[in-house]
Amino acid sequence: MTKQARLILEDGTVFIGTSFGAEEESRGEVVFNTGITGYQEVLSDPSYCGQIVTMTYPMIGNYGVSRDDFESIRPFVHGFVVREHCEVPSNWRSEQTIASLLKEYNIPGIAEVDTRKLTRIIRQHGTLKGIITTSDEPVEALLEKLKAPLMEDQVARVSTKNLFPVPGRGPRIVLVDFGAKYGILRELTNRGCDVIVAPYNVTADEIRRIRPDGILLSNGPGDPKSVPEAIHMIQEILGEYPLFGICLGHQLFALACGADTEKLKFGHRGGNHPVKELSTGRTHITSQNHGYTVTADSVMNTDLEISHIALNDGTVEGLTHKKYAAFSVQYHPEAAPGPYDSNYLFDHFLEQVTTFVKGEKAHAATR
Ligand SMILES: NC(=O)CC[C@H](N)C(=O)O
Repeated sequence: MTKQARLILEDGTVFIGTSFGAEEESRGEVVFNTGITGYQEVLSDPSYCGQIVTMTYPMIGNYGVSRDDFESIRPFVHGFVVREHCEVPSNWRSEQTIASLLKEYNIPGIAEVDTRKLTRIIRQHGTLKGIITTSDEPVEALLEKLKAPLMEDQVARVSTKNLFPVPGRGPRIVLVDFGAKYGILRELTNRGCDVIVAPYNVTADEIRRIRPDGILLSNGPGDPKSVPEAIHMIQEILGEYPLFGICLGHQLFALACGADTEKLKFGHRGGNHPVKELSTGRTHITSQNHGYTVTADSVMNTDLEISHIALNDGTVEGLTHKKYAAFSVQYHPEAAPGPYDSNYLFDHFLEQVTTFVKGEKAHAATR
């Protein structure tokens, strides 16, 4: 027996659908992702913590869920909205359905929603708060619940609590974990790096003690301005080691260098966002998931240079520091899910790291 579920938006719109996953009530910011595949990576990307995600592709779950496709230890979305969810996946790698996965983690799903209508509302009004429920509570009472502020400490919730190593014999990289996807870790370990994963509030001194050869600032959920300790740490350590920022890491790098960030109307979430690299004029198709952006005008009076822009709306997609080996991108070069066009950025970072290591050795030899 399928149970009825409702999705209520803060503007009063009510979507009636069927419940799948957990029969829980959950609030969150309602966002849409345009990926045709990659739902498992979306569900487990910690950057979605606090958000109710709707997939614009009309059938989700066809290839099931596999142990090997998670992007973190567990799903982090606060709710999942689909047109149709597949109850009988067809894939030899599949171990369970999305419904059973969501149930395991107490996350509600709602199916049979007109996701085109929902997406149009979000595109017209901008991102809205929403609530998924299987209760019969009147809409007014649910709208009242939506007035309370949403979670703001997502980064502290999803980040590791302690430092831990992922040993390798290559350059030592401190990966500051604001909610890092496994894909980033995979790209580093594939290149032989000796990775030390650090909590979001690691201090500059703690990083120095690790004697790294480079720093990678990860992706993560929420507003970059809600992580002031990280901005402070970056300001202190900037210029000492090569630095690469991805998504939230890019926004924090920008804030640390004196630029500003703002919220986009409805964000960029999907696997086919065209981005132009200004130095070559090349266009890369990128994987994206962000609601905030670096304000282009604010870059002007800083030591940063805009390196990439989004072709859909002209917003900032990449930054390079004019004096130091430090750069960042708003999109996801680790893909997972999405195209690998931008994978070369990890090689670029490692080149900077190698140059740094050589310089350090030369310096030591003269001491
Ligand atoms: N994937 C990310 O790192 C997202 C960054 C930030 N939370 C945003 O929404 O813009």
